[in-house]
This record gives sequence, structure tokens and C-alpha cells, in this order.
Amino acid sequence: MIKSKMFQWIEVSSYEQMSEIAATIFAEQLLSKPDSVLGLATGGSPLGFYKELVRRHQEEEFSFARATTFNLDEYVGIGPGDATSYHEFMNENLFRHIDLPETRRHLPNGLATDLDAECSRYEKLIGESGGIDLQLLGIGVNGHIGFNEPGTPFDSRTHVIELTEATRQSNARFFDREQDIPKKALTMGIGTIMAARKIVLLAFGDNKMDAVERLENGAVTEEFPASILHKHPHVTVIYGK
Ligand SMILES: N[C@@H]1[C@@H](O)[C@H](O)[C@@H](COP(=O)(O)O)O[C@@H]1O
Repeated sequence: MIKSKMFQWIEVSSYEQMSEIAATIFAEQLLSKPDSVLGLATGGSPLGFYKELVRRHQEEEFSFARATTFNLDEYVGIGPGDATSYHEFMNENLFRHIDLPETRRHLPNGLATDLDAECSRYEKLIGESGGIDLQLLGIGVNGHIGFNEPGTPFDSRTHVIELTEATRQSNARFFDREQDIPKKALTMGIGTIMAARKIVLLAFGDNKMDAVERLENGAVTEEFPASILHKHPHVTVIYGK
């Protein structure tokens, strides 16, 4: 496959620098289009980014009042009110600090009784909102984006996924007990992510450098989900260790 020339690589020397650059990209997006649809991510990688975004918002650089957000994923079986849910992560690190109306903050509902119907509802809602203008991503050490594990079809849409043991273990730090780590999640599909107009991927730390190297130089293959980004017209990777 021919790789895209639209990949921009920004190497940083600190986590703070990565967070600041990412916050600037999102600030510029909101300033140029206040009703932007933003795709958001959870995990350790974007924590500093959210902190910086909140700081700048509080200094009245920009507003979220007309924006809409969609998160990449949520665990099955936990939801709002559970400290380990992505709902709670977003409340804690972003939503409770900004002026984004509650009705326009979206995450998949991991407590839905019919999970497949929930996936269709979520996918439809993204479409009805006009599609994602700017999507934030982290990357798993196995190349997963959102919770799309290796082998997930490139054309997948929002779906239920069984988490690999490697992903469960790398997310174990967020849970008190082994048995509390969910086995399944709802995630935007790779096709959903690829439909975003612009993408920013954050990768920081020694443990992410193999994945970054493979992303930069490896083949485009479903065995390494992030590799599909080479087919996207507008990706910025901000990385460092
Ligand atoms: N579902 C999330 C991903 O969206 C995230 O990118 C990845 C990396 O997380 P971290 O940034 O904590 O390394 O972990 C989880 O599996």
C-alpha cells in the first residue's frame, strides 16, 4: 500500500510539551469553528492535554459552549458514577471544568442492555452531528486505537470488543482488583475513526517507542491497527520519551 504524505510527525522533549502542542491544535480548532465536533480519548496520554485545555479555557481563550464531543470508547458493565469508567474520567478531567452543555457530551453506554443497538445508536449520532472534525487518539503498545485490538477490520464501525489480556493488564493500574478489569468494551470502529477530518495521536514514554517506530516504518496491516492512519489525509503524531 502507498503511504500517505499527509502524516506530520512532531517530536517533543517532554510530556508537557506534547500536551501544550495538542492543546494548541484543539484551541485553534475551536477558535476557527466554535461548533466543532471533537473526538476525545482517555488514558494516561491525554491527561496533561486536558489539564492544559482546561487552563486555557478558564483564561477565556476559547469556549466549548457550541461544541459537541464523542469519546472513543467505554468499558462494558461500568458507567457514570463508577470511578473507573471513562464517563467518570471525562467528568473529572474535562467536563466538570468547561462550559460544554451536558446534552452534547457523548460516550458509548457500557450499561446498555442491548449493546449492539447501543453501537448503532452511537454511530448514527456521530453521523447526525455532521461527523468528527478533530479526533484525539492515544496508542496501545500493540498498536490499538480506541479499543480496536489487532485483527479488527479496517472498515469496522462502533462495535463491542473483547479486550486482549495485554490491554487488560496495561489498564490494570486503574483498577483495585484484577477481577474488576472489564473483559469487554464498546469502541468506535477503525472506519469511524478514519472518517474524522483531522486526527492527532499522542504517544509519550519509553514503552510507546516501539509502537511509534512500527507506526512510522511498518506495513499497513490489520495486525497493527494504527497503521491505517497512513491512509488518512490529515494526521499529526506528537511523540517523545
Ligand atoms: N482505550 C484506551 C485507548 O484509547 C488508549 O489510547 C490506550 C493507551 O492508553 P495510555 O494513554 O494510558 O497509554 O489505552 C486504552 O486502551
